[in-house]
Amino acid sequence: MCGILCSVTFSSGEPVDDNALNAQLESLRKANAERGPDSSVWYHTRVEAKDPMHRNVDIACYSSVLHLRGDTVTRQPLVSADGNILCFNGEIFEGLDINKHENDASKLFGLLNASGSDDIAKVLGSVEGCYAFVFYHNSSKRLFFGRDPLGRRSLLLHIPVTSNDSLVITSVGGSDVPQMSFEEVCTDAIMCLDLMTNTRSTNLPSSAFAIPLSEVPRKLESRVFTRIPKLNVSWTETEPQIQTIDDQILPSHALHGLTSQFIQTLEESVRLRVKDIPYQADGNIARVAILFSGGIDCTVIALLADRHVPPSEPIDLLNVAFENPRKLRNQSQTGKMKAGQNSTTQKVVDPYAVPDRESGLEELDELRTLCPGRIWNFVEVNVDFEEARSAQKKVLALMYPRQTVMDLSLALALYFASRGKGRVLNPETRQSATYISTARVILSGLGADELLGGYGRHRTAYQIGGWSKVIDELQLDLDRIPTRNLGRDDRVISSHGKETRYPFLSIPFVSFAAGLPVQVKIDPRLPLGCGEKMILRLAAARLGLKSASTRKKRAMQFGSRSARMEGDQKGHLLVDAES
Ligand SMILES: Nc1ncnc2c1ncn2[C@@H]1O[C@H](COP(=O)(O)OP(=O)(O)OP(=O)(O)O)[C@@H](O)[C@H]1O
Ligand SMILES: NC(=O)CC[C@H](N)C(=O)O
Repeated sequence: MCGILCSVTFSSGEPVDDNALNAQLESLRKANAERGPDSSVWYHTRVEAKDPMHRNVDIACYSSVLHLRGDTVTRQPLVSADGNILCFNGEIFEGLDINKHENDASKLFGLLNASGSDDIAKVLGSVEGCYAFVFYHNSSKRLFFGRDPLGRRSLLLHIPVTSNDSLVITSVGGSDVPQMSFEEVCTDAIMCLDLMTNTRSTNLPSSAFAIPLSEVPRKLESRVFTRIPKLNVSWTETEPQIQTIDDQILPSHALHGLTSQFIQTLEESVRLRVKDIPYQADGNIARVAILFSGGIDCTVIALLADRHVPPSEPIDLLNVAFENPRKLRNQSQTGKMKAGQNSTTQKVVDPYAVPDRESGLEELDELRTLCPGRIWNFVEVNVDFEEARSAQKKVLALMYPRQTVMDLSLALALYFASRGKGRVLNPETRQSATYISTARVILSGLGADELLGGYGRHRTAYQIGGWSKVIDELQLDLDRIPTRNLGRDDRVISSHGKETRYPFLSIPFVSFAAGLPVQVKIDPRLPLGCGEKMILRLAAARLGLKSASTRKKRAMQFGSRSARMEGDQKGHLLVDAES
């Protein structure tokens, strides 16, 4: 994943001591450099003031690049002959014709350069993908920045508080920038900083300090990729449409067609996310990895990825497990009680035999049976307590400005899983060896629970207020996808120079899922492991994933045991307040 760093400084022309700013920018630069190992470049430009009473504006743009599109690395920032600048982090999957030799950022830059400054939002609305960007339009002296409508890439903003301060836009913040306070850039609109009309007077007192920042609405006309769709709110009181018999999940007749459409739409999303990834020096290493808990969401993604990754290429399945002293203590106490208080014989407990390890291995078997020609590298990422503890400071800095106990347990799991360091057992020799996944593209099953009603609270909503309450809860989930986890997860995972892609979170799949009647997604009258994410379960069963199709949900922090490693901390509290 690429890193973006841009500072906008309103200078009076007088020499100022900017050592403090430079030190903070350097710290941000380093954090952003980790995201893009293939190139990293600064570009500086000055917007001259209209008259001596006004300030010049200095723009400094830095990009690091993780090369994922085209034959060779496309270095950024991209700068055009007429002075436009683009820093682009992410991928365009639809809306622009990009062949495997071409680079998406260059193509987008071409379109933006050919557009007037009033059309920037329209151009961005015509492409679908995960992205964050900064674009300086020289002739209008306007600096645009923003994120895709679902917020799949991180972008943070520091708004200056004094007239000597700079506006800073960055993919990732950090702990060494105490004077800057960051917030996530909103996804509802494109942000615009107008440097021409608002280049501020040199003699403004700092109390009159105002930033010429505005929101440009996303253009809606005839564009499909601009907004998250609204939910289908219709329902009819009918009999449940599926049932389980002998652990088999069976649809009513009406669901056959929808299940096929579901598979087709999701498969297309997976296909677009695994195609055209550049090969690395050693041709036969995995280009694609999957964050793999063995839950239904990521297992379906793994099976669909198998259809579109060349058969001779391995796929890495990254499965993280934490040594959790609190759980281990509880387990050994229960063991003692069972064996009798005085017993001295105790069973040796494998600290990494966590729920997600067990389900991961079961689903590995299922994948190996269904796709026998594929090498599936099941990477056991085992994190001992000390290692988790010593990574905390780094992970806290990456996830900032998110800072709750729950953020930390999720971020730790993602940090270690995506690093991809672990052991792989060779199924033939039964020997296990150290393994480091070098796949740059990581698929995740995130999004299925929000779109298809996978959480326990969806059932609770039904108990409280019937179908209409379930719909309200699903609408809430849909609305907050951009603000909930994705920015944080991007900052954490990208620090390893890798990029996460979310097949459930393509705008076409989100639109498809939003348009489905609620009872196709969830039926709280049915038992657990059947009534949630129903259409996904039917799809899994249709694809042959029998055990995945009836597997119950387990949240990542509990499945991997990254939560509550010491005390019984409450997830919503701030990490500092707890320790
Ligand atoms: N222990 C883990 N190791 C690696 N990746 C994980 C782990 N737990 C979760 N993930 C990743 O995070 C995604 C979201 O987790 P989530 O629990 O919602 O999905 P799931 O485990 O696939 O299915 P389910 O929601 O039914 O448990 C997963 O699809 C997977 O990509
Ligand atoms: N990692 C990124 O954000 C990549 C940017 C762009 N898609 C490229 O491959 O050059």
